[in-house]
Amino acid sequence: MRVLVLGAGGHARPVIEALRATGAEITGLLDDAEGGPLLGVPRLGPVAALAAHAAPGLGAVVAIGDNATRARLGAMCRAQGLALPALVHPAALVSPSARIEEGAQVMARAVIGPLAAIGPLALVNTGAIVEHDATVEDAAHIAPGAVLCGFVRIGARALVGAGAVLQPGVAVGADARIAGGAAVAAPVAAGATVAGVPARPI
Ligand SMILES: CC(=O)SCCNC(=O)CCNC(=O)[C@H](O)C(C)(C)COP(=O)(O)OP(=O)(O)OC[C@H]1O[C@@H](n2cnc3c(N)ncnc32)[C@H](O)[C@@H]1OP(=O)(O)O
Repeated sequence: MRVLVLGAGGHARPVIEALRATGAEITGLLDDAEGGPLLGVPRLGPVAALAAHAAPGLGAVVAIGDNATRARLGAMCRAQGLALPALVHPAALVSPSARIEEGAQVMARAVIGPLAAIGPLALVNTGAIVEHDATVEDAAHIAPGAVLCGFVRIGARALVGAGAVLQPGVAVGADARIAGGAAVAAPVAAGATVAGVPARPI
């Protein structure tokens, strides 16, 4: 697989290493900030130069932690005809019955249980657990070490902070934010921010 990486910030580092672990060939990075190579990958220019670098057979990986930006750049890649391959670190454990959609990223030591669904451009970060039958919708982010128990549903672009724990079946609305370390036992409304144990709106 040959891919272009969009983004050269914090999340680009583990993405580059995960891509290398899968054996992918990285042709370069696009980022609006100027700078030199990152982890040996050359910087080819700003994101606006995407069209100039798109080529048949080339895929794109959007290595940006911010959910709305990852969704926007993913749409830009699709519009340029670039494939958005899912990235699954070889050290992740993914059930054969789980569904991983285009552009989704499952990082090292993450666990995806039976019949779970990881939506387009969603990010399941290092060591996070998405239990059986849980759903992570488009461009949501499950941060490192978070646990989604069975049948949990995370709305599009929502953020589940590092180490948060969501009880079985809890539903979280689109664009909601769950603070790191929160224990979520009740539904979270779209756009809400909750924190604490038990989690309450802040
Ligand atoms: C590889 C990686 O690093 S991936 C990174 C993944 N990112 C994360 O896990 C971070 C998740 N984000 C958070 O937890 C953030 O604190 C958020 C989204 C919940 C809130 O962020 P902001 O809107 O910027 O809120 P802010 O930091 O101003 O805090 C608002 C209030 O919530 C409190 N608060 C913030 N985080 C937490 C938390 N984890 N638990 C309890 N209270 C918290 C703050 O102390 C503050 O309280 P105050 O009003 O009494 O002073």
